[in-house]
Amino acid sequence: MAKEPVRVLVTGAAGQIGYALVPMIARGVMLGPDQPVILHMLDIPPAAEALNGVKMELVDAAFPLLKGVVATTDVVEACTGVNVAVMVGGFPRKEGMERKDVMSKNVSIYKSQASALEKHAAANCKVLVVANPANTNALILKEFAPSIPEKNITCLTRLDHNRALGQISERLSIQVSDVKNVIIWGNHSSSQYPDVNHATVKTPAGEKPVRELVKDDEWLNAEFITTVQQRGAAIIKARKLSSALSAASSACDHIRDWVLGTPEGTWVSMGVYSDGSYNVPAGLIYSFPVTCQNGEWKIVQGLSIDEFSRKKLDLTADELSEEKALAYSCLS
Ligand SMILES: NC(=O)c1ccc[n+]([C@@H]2O[C@H](COP(=O)([O-])OP(=O)(O)OC[C@H]3O[C@@H](n4cnc5c(N)ncnc54)[C@H](O)[C@@H]3O)[C@@H](O)[C@H]2O)c1
Ligand SMILES: O=C(O)C[C@H](O)C(=O)O
Repeated sequence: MAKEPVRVLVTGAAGQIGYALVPMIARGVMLGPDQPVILHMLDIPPAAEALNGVKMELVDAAFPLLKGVVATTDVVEACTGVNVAVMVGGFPRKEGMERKDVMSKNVSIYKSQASALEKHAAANCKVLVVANPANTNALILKEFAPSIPEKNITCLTRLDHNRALGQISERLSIQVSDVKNVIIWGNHSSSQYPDVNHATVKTPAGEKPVRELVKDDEWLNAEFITTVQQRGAAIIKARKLSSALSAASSACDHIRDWVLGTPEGTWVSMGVYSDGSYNVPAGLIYSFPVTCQNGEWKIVQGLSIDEFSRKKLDLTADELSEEKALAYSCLS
């Protein structure tokens, strides 16, 4: 029997990530090739005409899995009955800005959209915040939607995770699909810590540690880390626009693994509500290594953290605590 359609909300759907993301969802990249979807697309009134143009293109593309499209500037209509909410709406960073520079505009959006989701989304709706500052927007959404379980509110650091996989595969001239278990700790910002201490590569002789194959700790402890931390800025410099296709693709990876599960022996990075694991202060949305099963994520426990890593985990946690305070000051 055919599956019931899943309703997927994309906010900021007339923007550049939205334009890359909605066809991926309609093709089954996010929820699987046999899962029908109904897209709910929200944008603000100045973008209404462009949003309607995106709707026209979705109709024209005749996606077999796409069972309906709601294109609206009304947040209640957009949120009603949605099972998955991908929150992309907001103001992107421009060249020379840090992500926290876009804080005040974006956190107030997330405060008001929190209530709409809480009141109108389907029970157990899974929320992914993409718009920056992603961790802090997600935290504000969580705090202003107290009836949504905290396990249902996440932010995107899968793009950083995928960037780390990409850098290792380029360095070793191997397939990116043969690298796994990198970790992005902390904030989706330049303070994030891309950690390869537990990452492995599939080789004809079995799985080998990334460190053993790269044989260059100096590169792994310095240039590799800054390249991943600064990749968003490098894309902005090159394109004069922030990353879009890679962000959209990573958002699909994030939701797909959350809903359908991570492969055995593999973890991914997700920004989730900290429970104090790895001595990260509770009450922050912080990126951890997670595995997913039956639609639930779980922080991978028991990984060894050396002194070098400890400092980096703490530094990015400190930045998130500062952002949290700044967000509240913007809202007051
Ligand atoms: N977490 C990540 O990995 C990651 C990666 C790339 C970009 N981003 C962030 O994603 C966001 C979107 O980037 P983009 O390049 O698509 O930007 P964009 O400006 O092209 O699109 C944003 C869209 O959001 C809309 N919007 C603004 N306020 C809104 C509101 N209140 N409700 C609904 N829609 C609203 C705008 O009209 C616009 O169409 C930015 O904040 C960007 O920094 C995050
Ligand atoms: O860097 C940005 O502001 C855009 C985005 O968060 C990215 O990482 O590409």
